Amino acid sequence: MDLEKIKQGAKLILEGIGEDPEREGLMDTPDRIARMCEEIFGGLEQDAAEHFEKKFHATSNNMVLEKDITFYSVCEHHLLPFYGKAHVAYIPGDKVAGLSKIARTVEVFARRPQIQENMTAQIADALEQHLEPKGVMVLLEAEHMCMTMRGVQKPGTKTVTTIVRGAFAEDMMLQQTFLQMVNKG
Ligand SMILES: Nc1nc2c(ncn2[C@@H]2O[C@H](COP(=O)(O)OP(=O)(O)OP(=O)(O)O)[C@@H](O)[C@H]2O)c(=O)[nH]1
Ligand SMILES: [Zn+2]
Repeated sequence: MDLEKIKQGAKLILEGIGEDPEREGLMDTPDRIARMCEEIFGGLEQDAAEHFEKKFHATSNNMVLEKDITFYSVCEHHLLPFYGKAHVAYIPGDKVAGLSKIARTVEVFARRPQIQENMTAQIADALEQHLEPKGVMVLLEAEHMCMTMRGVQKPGTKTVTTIVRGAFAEDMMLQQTFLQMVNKG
């Protein structure tokens, strides 16, 4: 990441809004913003593959569900946060991943400029590619700050996105079970 460029950009925005970037309270802000970008856009420098190097042999083919994974992302249209919960399920093939790796995969795709639909699909793609499961289902529910603190100004509105792949696409009962397990059915 080019931290110098981020600092210059942050300073320009402050000047653009008519602020004095040299005043005491703002003096260190471009530097803070650069360090913050390293954190909130850190997923750009990660590949989900690195979280699937270690896998375990599956002893059952029952659904594995990680639910209520809190995530914070940034909408690519306004660079304002959207945040909420991810629920990720898969039906194992031969292998299962360490449980934390599902949440780490969510982080890889949350920590970049995003739209919620693409983030949902990218999580499903990564699981399909690296775990070769029999099926994957991902549901994200999030509140978008660009719809609350500006624009249409509708606080409390939740955007829900889903992706179903493999067995979940073929079997409505499986989808229903997933939805019941995440209390959406
Ligand atoms: N599909 C989708 N849209 C998003 C997401 N995050 C923000 N948006 C929307 O992106 C759209 C951008 O619309 P534009 O008309 O180009 O921008 P705008 O004039 O700032 O839009 P308003 O928010 O309606 O004021 C808005 O409708 C946002 O609500 C997302 O994750 N997925
Ligand atoms: Zn937005």
